[in-house]
Amino acid sequence: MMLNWKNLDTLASYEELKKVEPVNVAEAMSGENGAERVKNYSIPMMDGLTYNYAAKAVDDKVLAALAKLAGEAQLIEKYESLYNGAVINTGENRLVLHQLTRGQLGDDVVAEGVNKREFYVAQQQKIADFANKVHAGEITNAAGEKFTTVVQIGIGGSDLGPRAMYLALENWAKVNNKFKMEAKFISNVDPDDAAAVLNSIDVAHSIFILVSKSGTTLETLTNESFVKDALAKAGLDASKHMIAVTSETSPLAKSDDYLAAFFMDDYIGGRYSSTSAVGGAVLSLAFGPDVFAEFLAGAAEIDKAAKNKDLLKNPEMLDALIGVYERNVLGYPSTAVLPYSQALSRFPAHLQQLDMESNGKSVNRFGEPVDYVTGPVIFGEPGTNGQHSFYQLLHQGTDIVPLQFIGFKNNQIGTDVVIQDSTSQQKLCANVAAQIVAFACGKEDENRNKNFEGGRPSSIIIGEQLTPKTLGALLAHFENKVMFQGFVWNVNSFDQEGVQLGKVLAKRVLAHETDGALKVYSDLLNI
Ligand SMILES: O=P(O)(O)OC[C@H]1O[C@H](O)[C@H](O)[C@@H](O)[C@@H]1O
Repeated sequence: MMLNWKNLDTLASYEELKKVEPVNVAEAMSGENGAERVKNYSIPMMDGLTYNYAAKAVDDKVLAALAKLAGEAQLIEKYESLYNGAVINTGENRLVLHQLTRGQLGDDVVAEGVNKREFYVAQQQKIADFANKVHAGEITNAAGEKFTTVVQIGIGGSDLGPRAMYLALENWAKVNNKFKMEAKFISNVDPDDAAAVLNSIDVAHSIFILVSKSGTTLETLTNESFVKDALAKAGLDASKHMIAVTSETSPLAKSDDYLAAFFMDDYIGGRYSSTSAVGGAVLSLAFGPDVFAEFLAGAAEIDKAAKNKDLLKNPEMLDALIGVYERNVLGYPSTAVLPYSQALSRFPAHLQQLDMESNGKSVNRFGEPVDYVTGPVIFGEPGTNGQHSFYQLLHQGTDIVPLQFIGFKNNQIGTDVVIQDSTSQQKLCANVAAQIVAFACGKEDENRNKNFEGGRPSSIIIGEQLTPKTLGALLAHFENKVMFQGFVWNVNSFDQEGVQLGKVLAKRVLAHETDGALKVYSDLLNI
């Protein structure tokens, strides 16, 4: 099928969407109407996860218009083209294959004579074999002692996703007897980041994973040297304590400085790489290859569900289109992801890179400026902590910020306490339910300072428990949402030219080749 890579403002269905009567969320969510909406506007995802969009500013007319937009924008056909190996990343002239690391959705994809699914599975197997040998004490330090700690050295997509996934499963692993090694992460070039981690571990029993797709990222290479110095000072041979994860075309790929090297390729973007070796090495060492496999299985199920052409049976596509409606028709400039789960403490940080580095673009996939807004600002914190931080603005600010909640019926560790007739988990869940209704319905008060307008839209993904499988599902849900939104905005969601200028100027500062303001700033900062 011929794909129409057209700008959003050229689509007839977009013009129609703009004419649909907006929904009054406060009214829609009040009384029995509200109760019925919450029961009906819900889509099962997998393993007990459901996507509930009752508190979003949609009704049958809006949903019908969004479905027409999905069709005219050929979202499913474009997704199919992507997973069948088309050059979707126009900025770098590359395929986009992160879904292929967790399952095959369509045809075999062969690039440079290599079946890519087989390549990714082979890397997963190599990592599993390596991790099993480390856990069994067959791979040890030079003194023949087992490694107890794994430290990932990486930044951006080589840190944010893997770190968020590790933190999301650390306690689950501990109570399910899957906790093999503690993982730590060094990412910032700030020397205190590496120093603090090195001071907190026993380097003699630590294995370091150098993760850099390009193999050229200054922060990561600097931190590698930082760690090598520490190993040398401890009288240790760094090559016996380091492994590498990189693309086969990177300078690191050929180096023999490492115990082992595992590969990703240029078709996996950093922010989409948690299910590649970038996340696979640290998660398999920390929790075992079987846990990483479960994580992949959850993501694979969502990838499959995202193929559904029926908008109301495709939570990823629906979430994407509601986000476009909120951004381009209702005019909301940002959105917040609020996981009511302390284990997901760094998930919003990962989504900031995933979403804003993908769709924070002002030209379309052909390099032509677009005349409409694209990717929103993303932020978020776990609940209930966020309630004590920025919810004032969310409830009574001058901007409406659409919200995406995540909540689980059960915690991971299983320890709880009953205070004032409820458990902490019940209090956590009571707060997220209350917040959804408070945002949607508000509260009238003659004292304007105590008045809540309501009309603040939100969705919630509800699950039984955060497990490797439901975590994989959540990751894929947001990855596919971002992909579909990029298709609607007709931008290339898979390159990141916007991060290059800062790096170039930083290099000039370090080479003392500056003038004007940059020179004065350099002097002020004693560089
Ligand atoms: O994995 P690396 O090649 O070291 O890149 C690490 C990060 O830096 C780049 O600047 C990009 O912003 C990210 O998309 C990438 O994940």
